[in-house]
Amino acid sequence: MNRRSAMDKAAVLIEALPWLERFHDAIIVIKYGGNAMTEDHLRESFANDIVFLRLAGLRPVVVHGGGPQINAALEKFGIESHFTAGLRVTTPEAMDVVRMVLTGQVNREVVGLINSHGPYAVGMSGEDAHLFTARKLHAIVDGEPVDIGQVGEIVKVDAGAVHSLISDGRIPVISSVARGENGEIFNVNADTAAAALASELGAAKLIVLTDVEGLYADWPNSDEVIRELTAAELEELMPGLSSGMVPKMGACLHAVSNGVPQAHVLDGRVPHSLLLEVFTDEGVGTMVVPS
Ligand SMILES: Nc1ncnc2c1ncn2[C@@H]1O[C@H](COP(=O)(O)OP(=O)(O)O)[C@@H](O)[C@H]1O
Ligand SMILES: CC(=O)N[C@@H](CCC(=O)OP(=O)(O)O)C(=O)O
Repeated sequence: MNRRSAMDKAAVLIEALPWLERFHDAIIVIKYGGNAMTEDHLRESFANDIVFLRLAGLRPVVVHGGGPQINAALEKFGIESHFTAGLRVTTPEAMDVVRMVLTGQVNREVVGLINSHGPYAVGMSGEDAHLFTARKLHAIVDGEPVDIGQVGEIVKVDAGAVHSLISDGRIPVISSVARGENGEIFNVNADTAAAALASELGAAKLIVLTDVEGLYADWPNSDEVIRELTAAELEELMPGLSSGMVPKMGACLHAVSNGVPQAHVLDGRVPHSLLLEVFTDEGVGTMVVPS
């Protein structure tokens, strides 16, 4: 290695020092979106990053989605599916598939990816140990409530089992299926679930990995990314947002309004965007902070 490239490498490492100090022991909730897990090399770099965070002394908790994977399974079973305000209209037969794919397939895959590095990840469903209790959610369209089936909003988080896993040095990997007070099963958007958990755990950050660079100011007309905004600024933008960005930015708003100091939307298609966000001075994507 020549002297110049050695200095460059050392500079990258040393830039991480203040962030390693600041986030030592901090809980970071990472929402891993289904769109960010479609390619093998990205899945591997995600697993590397999560294990890196853990070995660097942080305490990562993963909440995963699986929208595209659910779409593929529903199609295979010949079940129609559509979204209203970014949420899947969930019939009882679609709910069976959602649960099977999220908890039985995607959760297992994410756990397996991380555990290729060692016995870190333990999979859980939001149903386990009363982690998420939900109630029926109506989507709001043009100011009016619309019935979207078995979609839930989280009303209670019991993070006891998650705390136990973290204390044991494990990395909890959680699917966003929840139970109702009377044992019903609900499909909860994974961004929403991650935000509720981040608030309950007192996380230092919520990081949402998706398939865009961040929140575009004027989507789909321009790709100018909003780098930073306050909760109040985001609240003003919320009514103009569409599709998947509605629950995603709503989740960031919920997190920073409930004790999480920073929420980030990052491009999961960029390898190691997670490490760049946590350990570099500039950060990447869109950051939401309290007002
Ligand atoms: N203002 C916006 N900025 C960025 N993306 C937007 C915006 N409005 C809508 N979108 C759409 O939201 C999508 C991300 O949401 P979603 O598909 O639910 O992702 P994930 O599976 O990661 O949760 C983007 O791929 C983009 O098509
Ligand atoms: C109610 C609702 O929409 N639930 C989502 C749950 C999975 C999810 O959120 O996956 P992504 O993060 O990959 O979008 C769904 O059924 O697709």
